[in-house]
Amino acid sequence: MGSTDTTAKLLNDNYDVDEYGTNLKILPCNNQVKELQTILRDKNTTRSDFKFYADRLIRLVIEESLNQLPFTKCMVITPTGAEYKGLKYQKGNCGVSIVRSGEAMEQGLRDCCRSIRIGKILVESDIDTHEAKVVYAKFPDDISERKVLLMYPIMSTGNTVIKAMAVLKEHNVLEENIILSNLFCTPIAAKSLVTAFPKMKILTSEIHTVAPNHFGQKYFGCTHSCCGGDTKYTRKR
Ligand SMILES: O=P(O)(O)OC[C@H]1O[C@H](OP(=O)(O)OP(=O)(O)O)[C@H](O)[C@@H]1O
Repeated sequence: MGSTDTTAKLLNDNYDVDEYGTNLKILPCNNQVKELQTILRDKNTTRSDFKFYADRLIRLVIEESLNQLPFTKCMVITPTGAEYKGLKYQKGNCGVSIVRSGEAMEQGLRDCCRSIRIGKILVESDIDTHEAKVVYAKFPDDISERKVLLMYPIMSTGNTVIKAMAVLKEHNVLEENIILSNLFCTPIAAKSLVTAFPKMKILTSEIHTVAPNHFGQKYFGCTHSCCGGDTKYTRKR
């Protein structure tokens, strides 16, 4: 086994990819991706660096998520008059971010799809019971006819995303039309999600038993009241 193979094996030691079925895909891991994941997990990373490197990993995940959307064949004429057989996006996509960490992924999507519509869902967990409840949801009117890129970077138990999925289904979005775009996922969350929503596609950068739950606090620079912060995020938008 060459050094590259050894590295890949080490990088993949945290999960058995076959366990989650073919609809869960993991961003191809290379040393650059692993470095980004390492910086984001390091407690000594400054907030400025955290946001910078998070945005880089988000961009990679968004690009690969967009790759899961449908394309149609097309042909263009090059400046020399040659025909070129290529691909183009099918229209009818939108993004939905789960507030608040999911909002960190919006810019990465907009950088790729300039005027894409983006809906929002706010799910809050009860501090005592840990039960997730939906506080706010706003979507494009025709969301049931669109493919939906659901954005949330951290899946610990998976409860937040499961609740958001229920809202999308209440709005008649087909499960097979949803692509979940995620950075870090625990094995428990992965198993819960592929079991609950077998037709949904999931794209993550890593499955690992330790969820970097500091993501939202560090990216946005403010904490929840339950985590020692000063303001609980309850304002409807
Ligand atoms: O998969 P789940 O168990 O539902 O957890 C998902 C995320 O939500 C929580 O963070 P937080 O409440 O800070 O979310 P936010 O950053 O989006 O505000 C938790 O610490 C995870 O990071």
